[in-house]
Amino acid sequence: MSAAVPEPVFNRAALEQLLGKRFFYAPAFSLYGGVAGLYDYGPPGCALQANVLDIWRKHFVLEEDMLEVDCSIMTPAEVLKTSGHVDRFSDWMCKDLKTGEIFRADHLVENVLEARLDGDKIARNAPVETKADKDDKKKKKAAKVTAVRLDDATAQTYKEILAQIDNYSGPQLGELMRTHQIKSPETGNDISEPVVFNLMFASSIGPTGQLPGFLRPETAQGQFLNFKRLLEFNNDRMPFASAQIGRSFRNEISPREGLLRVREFTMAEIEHYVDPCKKDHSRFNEVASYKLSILPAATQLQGKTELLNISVGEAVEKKIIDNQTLGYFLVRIHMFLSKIGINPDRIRFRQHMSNEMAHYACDCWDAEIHTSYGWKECVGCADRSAYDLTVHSNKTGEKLVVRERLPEPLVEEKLQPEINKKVFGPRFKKNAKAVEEHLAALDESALEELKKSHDSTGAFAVAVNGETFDITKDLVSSFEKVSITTHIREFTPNVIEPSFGIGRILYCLMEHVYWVRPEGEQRGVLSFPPVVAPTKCLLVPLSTNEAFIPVLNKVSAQLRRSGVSSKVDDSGASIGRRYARNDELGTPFGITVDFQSVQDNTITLRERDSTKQIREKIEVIVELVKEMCEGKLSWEEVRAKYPAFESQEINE
Ligand SMILES: Nc1ncnc2c1ncn2[C@@H]1O[C@H](COP(=O)(O)OP(=O)(O)OP(=O)(O)O)[C@@H](O)[C@H]1O
Repeated sequence: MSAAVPEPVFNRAALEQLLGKRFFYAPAFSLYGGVAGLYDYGPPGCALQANVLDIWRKHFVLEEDMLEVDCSIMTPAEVLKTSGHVDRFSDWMCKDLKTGEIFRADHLVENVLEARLDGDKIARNAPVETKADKDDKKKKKAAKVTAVRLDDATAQTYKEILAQIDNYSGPQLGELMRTHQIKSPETGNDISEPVVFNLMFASSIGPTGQLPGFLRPETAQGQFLNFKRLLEFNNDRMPFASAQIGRSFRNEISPREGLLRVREFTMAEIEHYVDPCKKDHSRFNEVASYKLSILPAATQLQGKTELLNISVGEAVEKKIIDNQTLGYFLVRIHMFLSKIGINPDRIRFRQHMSNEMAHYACDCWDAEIHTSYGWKECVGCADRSAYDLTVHSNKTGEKLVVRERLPEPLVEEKLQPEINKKVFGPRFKKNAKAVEEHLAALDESALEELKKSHDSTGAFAVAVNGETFDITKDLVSSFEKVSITTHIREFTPNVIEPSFGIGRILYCLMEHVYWVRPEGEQRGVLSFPPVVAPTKCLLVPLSTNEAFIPVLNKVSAQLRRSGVSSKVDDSGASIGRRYARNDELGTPFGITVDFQSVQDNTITLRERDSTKQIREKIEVIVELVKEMCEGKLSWEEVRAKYPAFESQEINE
């Protein structure tokens, strides 16, 4: 039996150093001291993002025939007032009462309780679960891990609070702080009551400053406001989806954890419009047997975090996941994340608890990815019901509905108030039309109520635009049952919204593909799948000998023609060192040009993870690299077909 190999401890500091050194990303404005939560991407970061977005477009927009839009970022305040963001897009903030240091209230409670549980484990000599968290000096500083033993009941209470930390309101968080003596971690000072803090960046549009606006906090609103045009563009066919990739802005209370919580970030969002009575999905059978690890709200409310591994078909059947469309998208999200290189075993779907749900959502599942910071939400998948279209329609008076011809006309018996127009108009003057429309829009049960009052007292009252109108028998003489035939069904669609934070996904990906080659100088490697790797191929001449230049140019040109990005490294460094540099950039393939290449038109191809090589004609190698970069062929398949070639000179 072989001895168990200890799992290498993930070294976040080393990864961050690598990402900074190779300029994947860096703090923005650092020459001026930098601003928390703002980052710039360098060349490999940009290329990686572009490749991930390209896959996103193919996986969602192309595969599902979505309608892509690119809407304005600057948004008039009125729009975001209507959508509810001005009043409710906020987090709870509290302050150290002496130093004025600011905390996000839920994060403070979470960090302090987690640190106490870690301290308890240390005191009991039990292993602390997340090694990386222990290594996180910032967190230690923020929440002081000290080895203090807790009694069992307290430890259990803390675990239960943490399992539903996202479910507390501000006053509840304040209560938790008092009950559990939560102080400012650095100073031990008292903390203020949590107050609400709106996360949007306010601005004003135009030189007068009279039109207030905000930088959008999500890309969704632009899509909703174009609903009518999009439906028409889609020839009035339902269901359909719009999609948008673009920047969003949130003035986060305390941005931390690098790219995971920033103040400006790229989102990729889908708004899938469905008939509220038909939330089935035509392609659900393709994914029904696909298994997901899920954490339902009910489990969290019991203070537990055990995952349920279940096929999406069964989860929908048991109503754990509300409907087929939501289930379908959860699977598609899982497939996308796996395709770009996220470890599928480190993805879970967590259902929101009722308090946690955004103001517009009626069911929501987050795709969370496991990182050294713990589980992090990277994709939110919410059922926004008819919320957004309804509020924008009410505000603007524009109908944002689908009109569907019924297969059979619908004949219904309906109550109808008999209005005496001759009296109605002169009595209510400018309000007459609004009152009449109000009566016409009432449903059957509301009309029944009015009829009861009319029958017994001879009058009834209605409230329209904040004013009450008494309607007496001279205005409405009676309520009669009439038969109404409808040919058209009109409804406001519901919206299922998968919403991706691209920066968070990129960071998780970089953690998942990072490892250190145990041999030699223990260099870092980023094992990006070829499809997403920033650069696909490194070209290295054996030396600076001029004889290699024509072959190099030929290979470069052929790779370019095949759409494969490549880079020549003709520095004087050893081949091994040049490859190591590119391992850090995640370049999956390396081509070496040597003296034999000059003679027989063959080159060697080295694969990054195995460091194994094959030798073949230039044309063959270029075609193989192209196919591997397109995800059509794997290195294992290539290796099975071509014998390995190990040259003395280019061994690393
Ligand atoms: N401050 C941020 N920095 C980076 N990405 C973010 C940030 N806020 C949200 N996102 C990304 O946008 C996606 C959709 O946004 P959503 O409004 O659902 O996030 P959220 O629930 O507000 O996130 P959180 O609870 O972490 O603040 C998230 O899944 C995440 O990937």
